[in-house]
Amino acid sequence: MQAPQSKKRLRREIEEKRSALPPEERSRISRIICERVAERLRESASSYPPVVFSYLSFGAEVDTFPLLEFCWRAGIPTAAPRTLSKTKEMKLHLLSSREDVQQGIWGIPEPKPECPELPDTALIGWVLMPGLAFDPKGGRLGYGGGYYDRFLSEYARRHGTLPFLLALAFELQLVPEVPTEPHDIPVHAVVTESRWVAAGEEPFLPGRDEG
Ligand SMILES: Nc1nc2c(c(=O)[nH]1)N(C=O)[C@@H](CNc1ccc(C(=O)N[C@@H](CCC(=O)O)C(=O)O)cc1)CN2
Ligand SMILES: Nc1ncnc2c1ncn2[C@@H]1O[C@H](COP(=O)(O)OP(=O)(O)OP(=O)(O)O)[C@@H](O)[C@H]1O
Repeated sequence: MQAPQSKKRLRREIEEKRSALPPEERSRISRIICERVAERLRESASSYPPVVFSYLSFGAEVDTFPLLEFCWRAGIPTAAPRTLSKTKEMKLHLLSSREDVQQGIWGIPEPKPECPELPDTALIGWVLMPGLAFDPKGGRLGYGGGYYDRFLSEYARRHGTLPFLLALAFELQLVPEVPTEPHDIPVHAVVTESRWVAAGEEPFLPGRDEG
């Protein structure tokens, strides 16, 4: 089967399963996942550039707000995307509280336009990635806009490396193999309610720990 066709089918299948989790269960599990990420951020804050770029969850996605709240309390800078549908780009803005969030296109929460733009993407150390399905090699299936692949290929072109790409997923979103295409950029790890799946090499950032 052609990748685009099998991607479509898998998207539908996982979206259905994810939506079938009762909302209370989704928030309970999301809090567990966010707690795990927070722990990791605490441990390795000095190893990466400071900004955490997180998606702002909508629908049945793993809820990222508990983690954002953690970052805001801990003074960790956070950025989130505004989606430019015409050019299929994401523009990043700094967020410092819930007050900075509004409802955007397709019901996806986004930073209010008056939030300062992230001045330089080199400040991003972590990207908390959304998606529908993931596999043990870091293969990722999104909604099909190519927003993250486009953003990350530009990042890599500009900075010659990638930030740490961490996907947040319910266990039911892990599948043996996600159909991929050459432009798909794999994530470095997937965190679920029950495990960390280390998929690929974490980016090596020379000198980050030595100063
Ligand atoms: N929380 C979150 N934010 C995110 C993403 C995500 O997956 N999760 N995205 C990850 O990439 C980007 C938005 N991605 C999207 C990709 C495709 C469509 C989409 O299918 N739009 C249809 C219309 C949808 C409808 O009205 O039902 C279209 O373009 O025709 C929407 C959003 C950026 N922000
Ligand atoms: N680096 C890129 N430059 C230009 N176009 C790209 C790039 N990456 C992906 N695309 C285009 O985006 C479209 C969607 O890609 P894909 O199906 O992999 O999206 P996705 O990873 O599921 O979505 P998202 O990243 O938005 O969650 C494809 O048609 C692809 O050609």
